[in-house]
Amino acid sequence: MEKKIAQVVVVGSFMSDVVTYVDRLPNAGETITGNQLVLCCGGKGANQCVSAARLGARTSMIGKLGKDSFGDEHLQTMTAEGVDTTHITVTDEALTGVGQLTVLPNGQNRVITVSGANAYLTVNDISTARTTISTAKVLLCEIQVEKDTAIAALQTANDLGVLTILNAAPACPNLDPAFFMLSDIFCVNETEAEVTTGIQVRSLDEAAAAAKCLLEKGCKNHVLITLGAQGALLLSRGDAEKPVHIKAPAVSAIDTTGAGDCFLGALAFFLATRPELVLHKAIEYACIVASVSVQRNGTQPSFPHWNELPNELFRSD
Ligand SMILES: Nc1ncnc2c1ncn2[C@@H]1O[C@H](COP(=O)(O)OP(=O)(O)OP(=O)(O)O)[C@@H](O)[C@H]1O
Repeated sequence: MEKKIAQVVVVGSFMSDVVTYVDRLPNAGETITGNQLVLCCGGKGANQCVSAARLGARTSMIGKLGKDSFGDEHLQTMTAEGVDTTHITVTDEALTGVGQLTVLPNGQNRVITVSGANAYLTVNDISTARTTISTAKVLLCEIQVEKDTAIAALQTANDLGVLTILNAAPACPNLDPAFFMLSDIFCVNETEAEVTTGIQVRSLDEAAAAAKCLLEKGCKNHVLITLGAQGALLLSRGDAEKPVHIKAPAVSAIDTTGAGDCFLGALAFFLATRPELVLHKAIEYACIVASVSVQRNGTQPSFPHWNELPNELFRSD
């Protein structure tokens, strides 16, 4: 099978996850000894980019790193994944973004994130990458970077006629209306849908109600709500009464961390490389890719490569 070539541009975050496994949390002023330390590359943008790249997309990342060993590691990882790193730049102003996780034996965790260098990705960085964006089929963006930067990225893609996917995550209650208007596909998970709309999302009917609310808030074309093991729900403008439920393959999940990022990178890949696919088919294929990731441990390490997936996902009839 020939590796597919496409162009997906991802605008988003780099985070280095520092994960400490402990028996219990320390009290104020107390020092305890942890059991294990794990360091890994993450960040929604970086994860989504790796997901698309592993499927064979010619992928370019626009992001900001600090001048530190975490930043070096991200750059090496992106290069090893075949991602175009031209628009990954480095700032003196802050260290690479970090997610500090403390995990208890029952799996419960406490997380502190520091945006760090991600906050220094500017509108100017988007202007510099305009030519690269102009060659892309899909621009994928999330909001772990500054609001103005994300809006500039979406606006640039709109001006250039590039399809936009916004992953409106992390959850944000008062989203700038520009995010709705500039995204061709507005994608959130159940929690983010709840926070963005104020509608509880515990069932397909509630997801459909939240999707309808998002269309009413001004979403340009499509609202997509991912539903974990249940797959995803799509509601498209002009078809507002008919939500489409796309089921996820039934699998034995062992670690769902990063499933959403794997799904989004895959969706960008299919939309960029298989223009003949109708949207709900591209979503079905992205669900298949994400279902592979949940059967493996870790975030980026769990994302499948194109040659680990069924041939039909890559065939262009
Ligand atoms: N248990 C599961 N079995 C099969 N597929 C799954 C499972 N969990 C997630 N998926 C797939 O991954 C997609 C994204 O999952 P989910 O809705 O949990 O995203 P998320 O909450 O953003 O994920 P995370 O925050 O853990 O990265 C789903 O639409 C589905 O296709």
